[in-house]
Amino acid sequence: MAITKGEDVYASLLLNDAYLPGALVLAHSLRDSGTNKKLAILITPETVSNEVVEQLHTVYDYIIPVETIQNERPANLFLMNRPDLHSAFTKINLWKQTQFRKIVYIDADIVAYRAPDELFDLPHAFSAAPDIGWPDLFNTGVMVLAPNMGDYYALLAMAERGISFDGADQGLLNMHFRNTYNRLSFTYNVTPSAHYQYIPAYKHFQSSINLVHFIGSEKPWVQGRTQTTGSGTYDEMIGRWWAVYDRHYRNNSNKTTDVVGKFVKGEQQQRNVSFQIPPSQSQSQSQSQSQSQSQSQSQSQSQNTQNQNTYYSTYTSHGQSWDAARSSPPTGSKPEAANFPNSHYKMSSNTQQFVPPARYPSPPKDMWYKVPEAAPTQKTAPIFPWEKQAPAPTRVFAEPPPEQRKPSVASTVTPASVTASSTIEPKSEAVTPTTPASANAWTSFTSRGNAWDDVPEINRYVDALQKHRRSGRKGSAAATSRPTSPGRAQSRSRRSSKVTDFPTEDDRPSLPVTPAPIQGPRSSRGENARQFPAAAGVPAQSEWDPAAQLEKLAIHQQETLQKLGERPAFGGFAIGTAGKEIPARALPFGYEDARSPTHVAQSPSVLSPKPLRASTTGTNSVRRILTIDEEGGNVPLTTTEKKTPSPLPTQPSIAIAPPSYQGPGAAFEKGEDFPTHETPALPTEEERDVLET
Ligand SMILES: O=c1ccn([C@@H]2O[C@H](COP(=O)(O)OP(=O)(O)O[C@H]3O[C@H](CO)[C@@H](O)[C@H](O)[C@H]3O)[C@@H](O)[C@H]2O)c(=O)[nH]1
Ligand SMILES: [Mn+2]
Repeated sequence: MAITKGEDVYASLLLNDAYLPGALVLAHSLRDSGTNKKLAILITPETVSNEVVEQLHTVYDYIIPVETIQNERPANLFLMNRPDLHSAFTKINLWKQTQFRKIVYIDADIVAYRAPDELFDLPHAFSAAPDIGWPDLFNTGVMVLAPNMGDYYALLAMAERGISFDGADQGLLNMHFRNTYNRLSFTYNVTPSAHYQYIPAYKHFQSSINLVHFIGSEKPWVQGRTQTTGSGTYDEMIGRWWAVYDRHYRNNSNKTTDVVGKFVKGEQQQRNVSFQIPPSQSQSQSQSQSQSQSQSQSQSQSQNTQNQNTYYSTYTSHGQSWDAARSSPPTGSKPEAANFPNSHYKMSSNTQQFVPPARYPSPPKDMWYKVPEAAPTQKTAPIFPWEKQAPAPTRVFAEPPPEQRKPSVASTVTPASVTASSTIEPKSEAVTPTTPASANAWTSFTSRGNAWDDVPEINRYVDALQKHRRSGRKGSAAATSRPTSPGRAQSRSRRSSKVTDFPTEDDRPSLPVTPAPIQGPRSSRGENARQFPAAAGVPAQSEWDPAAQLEKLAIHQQETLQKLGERPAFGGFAIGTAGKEIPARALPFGYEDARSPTHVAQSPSVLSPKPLRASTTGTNSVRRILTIDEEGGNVPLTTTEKKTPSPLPTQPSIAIAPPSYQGPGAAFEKGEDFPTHETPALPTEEERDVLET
């Protein structure tokens, strides 16, 4: 149907198939009311199926495809629990329909009691009735508007930015026409309510009701015929909607009623037609397609949807229309990421081999970093406030060791003074703490005393104290201390109170296992010095004869060995048996007369030194050592040894030559005397000190 320029139309909107019954009932209610105005409906071709479009054609004069305008910031929709209204911004396409002079827009969920043709005569650019939820606002279910691109672009700009307090068209339009809208009577947009004044008002004004609007998600075709709210007024209004529906679609078993019935609760059971998922947007056709194509497609879609699951909700797969926070996704919904953009790349069908270009562009020159020749002299500008207020550094670094630095008292600085006075000046001498490595440091230290060392009262007191202590401990007067500070005029008997004093040998406890120490000369001691009593069981030093003690030890060892020889020992190996004999062995050919330079033949049959036997070689080791050079007669036995009778018969000692280390060596010079009988003793401590220094 061709549009006459400057026409007036009743217009509605259909964003998906689910509102088809509403759109049809609205159109029929207007037609049935006898209006001669044209009926138009805006549809979004991507989300409205062809069979639905076909049904719209039966009532509407104009079916106008428009682009979907979605709210990309649908958060506010959740405030009114209507996420299904994500595409309500599409309504602003009404202002784009400048082919019409005036549009009386009516929502698809409205039933007309009468056709309000008088609204076309309103002089106002925009008129709307108050909203029952917030009467200062107008409800956008019924609007009288003059299309114009100015308002359209203004509304589109707001829509694109998501400016709407309810996330849908009502919030957006109320913000745009806030102060310029012409308020219509509530009778042009009566919305059922349970408000306390509602029933009396309804009773009073019901004869003048023009349009009834079923706001909210529970539409009459969604609730079903049998649904009653218990409210007389609401049921009356619902009844009006069903009256229109029944007038046109009930008891008419034809194709049209079959399609419409799919979207009306209860109607599909009655007709044994399932209530099904609306065809997906991919199946929908754009309006540019020819009518014949649309018809054939809608037929095939109709067949396809016959066996699909029962669908009953305002859910649309176009974007998110269900509240994921409150409910699970509707049955048969598309995957969540179905609307994600995807790219398809075609495999290259080029069969030609890759030929590299003759030359590639050469890399850019002068792309290297020049290391600065000199260190930057400028200090880095401070960035942070604390950098400006930073305290001067106090840390001190050691300078490289000087060639020659003599220790001097002046260079010795206490660490405290270093920290306090020093700077980072590397030439500062005070920063190098050196310790005078003087050889006589100890002497200088010991020469120092305490200030009270010379106070006689203190000395007397300390003496008395120490006397008392030592008399209690040792039973002797404390008079053994040697003066440790030479040149000091002080009592010689007084034990020094200096902490560096080491206890004298008198003060030190002697071990009872060693002979009592030999008393040193008493001449240097004080008069109070006295002889200590000998420890019990410890022999006096004078009674200790080392030779006799050694002889005693040797006898004891001999006896022990004798005992051991009588029984098997050392793991069953009998000592002193023939098992110890080493059998004679012939020397290799040609070496029969060879003799070891140190070999001493004992007997023709024994080539190895005869092992000592406890029973036969009774020679005690000490005695053997002492008599080792018996032939020379150089080692005289001590008187103690001579007195001590040997319990065993002394056998002639084995004639093994003693080691010749005492003899003349390579460095021996003729006529030089050398000690032959003295074992060189280790140097004494004093000698070692002399040697080492
Ligand atoms: O899934 C849908 C949803 C909406 N519509 C169309 O959009 C209109 C608005 O949706 P509706 O469910 O009628 O909204 P209401 O429950 O009426 O909610 C109020 O809030 C809406 C959003 O602001 C306004 O559009 C309404 O006019 C206002 O009455 C409908 O009438 C239809 O024409 C569809 O075609 N399919
Ligand atoms: Mn509505």
